[in-house]
Amino acid sequence: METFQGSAREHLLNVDENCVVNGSESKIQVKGLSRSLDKGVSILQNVNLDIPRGQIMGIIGPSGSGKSTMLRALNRLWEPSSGTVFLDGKDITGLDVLELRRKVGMLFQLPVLFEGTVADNIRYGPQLKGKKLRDEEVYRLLTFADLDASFFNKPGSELSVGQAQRVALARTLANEPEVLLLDEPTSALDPISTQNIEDVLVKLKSKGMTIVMVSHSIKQIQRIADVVCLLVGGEIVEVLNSNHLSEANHPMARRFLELSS
Ligand SMILES: Nc1ncnc2c1ncn2[C@@H]1O[C@H](COP(=O)(O)OP(=O)(O)OP(=O)(O)O)[C@@H](O)[C@H]1O
Repeated sequence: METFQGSAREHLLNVDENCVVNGSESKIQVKGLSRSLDKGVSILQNVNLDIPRGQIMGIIGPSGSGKSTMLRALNRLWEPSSGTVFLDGKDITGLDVLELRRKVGMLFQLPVLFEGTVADNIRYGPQLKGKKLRDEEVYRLLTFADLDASFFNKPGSELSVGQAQRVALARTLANEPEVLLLDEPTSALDPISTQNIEDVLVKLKSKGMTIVMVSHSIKQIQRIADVVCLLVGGEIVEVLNSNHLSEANHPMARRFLELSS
């Protein structure tokens, strides 16, 4: 397959040779990342990507194009066949994996809460490090995730999917991550819950967090992402500013965007 990495870089506004994207340095750099399955089937091919610090990057592309696979490489939920991921310039394989996953938190499509109350869930991560969050800190995280105080003692099993997703977000934030990876975090949610999550993400960005979000919703990407990466067949074919999506060059990317909008 022809690689469009060159044109992808040209499409990024204000990228220089030091990987400064939109005036922002890279928080994460992906270099030459590939993944093949045992049978030799290639899922990701030589992916190179700069994820700008303090911005929201949307990852879009057809089903099976490798979006989740790429996202999971960023906090070592799998190890690549070749290539390296750098966090703040450091090879992530040199970091303690649990520490990495604190720094680079992840939220999945369907939230899975642990047994116990909402507060138990939020306290879980810090507790593993021997820190007990005070009630005020739990309330602060609840408020941040747009949940009122009445959720504090609710059993996790009694929540709607939208509420559980916000608890999962608060639980991830309790680890004070620097990067948030989101794999279709709102695809199971109604429009109001979706908007609640989007509002929280925008708030997090304003506090300097770097966010990478896989989404099938082009409209969502246009609403909240700064930069968009398009994956097709395990390759990055375009990286664009989100308000320049209509300028995508790659024919598959154009078709995908036409059908999705
Ligand atoms: N553990 C695995 N074993 C076999 N094949 C896998 C495995 N993980 C992923 N794949 C394959 O790799 C390809 C990319 O999968 P991935 O989940 O990353 O795609 P995606 O773009 O996130 O798809 P979707 O939008 O449907 O979630 C798919 O063809 C998938 O079937």
